[in-house]
Amino acid sequence: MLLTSTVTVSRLHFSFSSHVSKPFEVVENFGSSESVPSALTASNKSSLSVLTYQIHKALVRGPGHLTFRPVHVELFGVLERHFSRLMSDSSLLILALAVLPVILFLSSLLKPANRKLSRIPTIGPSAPLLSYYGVYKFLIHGPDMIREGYNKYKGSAFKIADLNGWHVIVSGPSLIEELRKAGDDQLSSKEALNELVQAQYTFGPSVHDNPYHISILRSQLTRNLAEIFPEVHDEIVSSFTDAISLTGDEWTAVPALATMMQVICRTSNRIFVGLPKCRDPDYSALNVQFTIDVIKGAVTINLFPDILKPIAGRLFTNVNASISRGVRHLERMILERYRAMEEFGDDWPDKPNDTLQRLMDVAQSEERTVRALVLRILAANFAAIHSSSMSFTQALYYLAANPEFVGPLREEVDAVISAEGWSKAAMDKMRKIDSFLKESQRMMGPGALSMMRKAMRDVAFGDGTFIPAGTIVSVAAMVHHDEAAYEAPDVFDPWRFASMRDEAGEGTKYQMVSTSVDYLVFGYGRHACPGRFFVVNEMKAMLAHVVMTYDVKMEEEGVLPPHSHFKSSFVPNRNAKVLFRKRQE
Ligand code: HEM
Repeated sequence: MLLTSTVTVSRLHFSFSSHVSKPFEVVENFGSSESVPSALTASNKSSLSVLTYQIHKALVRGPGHLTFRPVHVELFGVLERHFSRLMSDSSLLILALAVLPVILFLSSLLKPANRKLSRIPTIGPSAPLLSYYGVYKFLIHGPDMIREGYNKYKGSAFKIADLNGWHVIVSGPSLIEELRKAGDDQLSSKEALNELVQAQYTFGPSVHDNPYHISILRSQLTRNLAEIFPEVHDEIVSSFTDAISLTGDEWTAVPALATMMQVICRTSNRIFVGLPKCRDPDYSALNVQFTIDVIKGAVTINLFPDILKPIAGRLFTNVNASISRGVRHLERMILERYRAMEEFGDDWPDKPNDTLQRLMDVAQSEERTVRALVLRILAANFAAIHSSSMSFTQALYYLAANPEFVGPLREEVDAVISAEGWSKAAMDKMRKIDSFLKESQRMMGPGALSMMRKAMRDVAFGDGTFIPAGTIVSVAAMVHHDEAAYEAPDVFDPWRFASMRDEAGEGTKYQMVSTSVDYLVFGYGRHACPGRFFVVNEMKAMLAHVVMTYDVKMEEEGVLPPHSHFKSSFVPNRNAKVLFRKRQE
């Protein structure tokens, strides 16, 4: 019998056609009810069963070793949604789903690296065929599996079957330190990210081979924060005002994630390309969409074996179309700036102080073309927008579900702003605001893994853990929920880090931008997120603005909207609305 099922689970939406006779009965054999995320409602649980069965059909029974790779972890939500669309939209993908898994499965059996990993314990089934069930489990129960591995093998390594091979996960200070110290020729962050986003096909070889925009972002968004703060603040205020229209003292329901995405996109682009372009709705839409397109392209390309990836890259990416759309927005500005550079040299009155200008100042040869510069701006947006929007939305949910936290935050912001005005220095003094955001990321940060690396050659850790070349290695971020590191780790305590700062008697160790073996939201070590100084400053200004300007509460008062997860990543609720009204007290 041909069944066509359309399944909605929380924010997942999958649609497949399958030749199955009893889809709903079979699935119940696959997982215990405890493994269904507790955040899902009873009605969603039955949908989840359908979904798991369908994914099982598509990915496991295939039998498949589909390659759709992790992760700039915070992007899984985008990935999750678009994977589903791809699956339903494209007949070529259906063909790929039918044929490629077999090829990939056979080729994976021959991979010597997989045999060399046999000494590392496995979470989930490890026998050759059953490991495909492990992949399916990881898709649906990723954080649970990582928690299980962390609890059993804390301080050492375990592995999990991932879509294109074994993923080794380490934990504990000494392995994390070893991973942090390893050179890029041993464990490469760039190659792990390139594999995740298939950068040579989605962004093109220039970004893959020469990510010079990362050092520009690192320096601009670290050293200039005080200088750019007035613009950041101005854009936050005006984008909140535009996005949330209030009538009198009435409550207004606002879709939180979409609205925060608008605010973050405008604010980030105020720094990337300046006014008035950052306020152009089509330009904003392009930047939000571009990330989705890259992930969509990467997902699709990863479905193909290496040998077919160049063809898939040509068929399934529309990055060129995005660049052309970006050119329509930025070409005139870039050409005018080149004219000014020619006329005045390195400096002139009113020389823009934005990322685009910094790129133009250092770009060499073919990187100087309009298209190449547009691509770098799109790449900056790719790194910045979705991760920041998801993080801030989660913090907003914690605030709106617990309005009793607003008072102490207001008190702090009031005191600091009266003394300092709105400035970077003022943000530095807001310990409660910092602590609130940091705690919300500790509880529900981008995901259960961090510091993803690809082994460029065989690597052995000090405890004997052997990682063959080509393997992906990450750190379990489960330490965020470990009582050895945090008292009452499953309680949201907004002032946790502020108190730790007060007790430690010094200012920096427990602030949000600081990374450590116990706080991995931004990674740790020399590849730790270079945008974190900017984004923390931006989110602090946003939270301070919210508490000073509005009252907030959840539509369903006091209830934190359930998040979803996919593989190892956490995604804040995409549909929940937060109620805003003009501040009453
Ligand atoms: C709350 C928001 C953000 C979170 C949670 C986040 C998290 C991360 C994480 C976990 C990494 C990998 C670190 C590692 O492998 O050790 C990373 C890398 C990176 N992030 Fe972010 N990020 C955020 C915002 C931003 C922003 C706003 C920008 C730029 C404007 C940015 C630019 C980058 C870049 C360029 C890298 C790659 C660094 C490298 O490979 O050396 N991120 N981020």
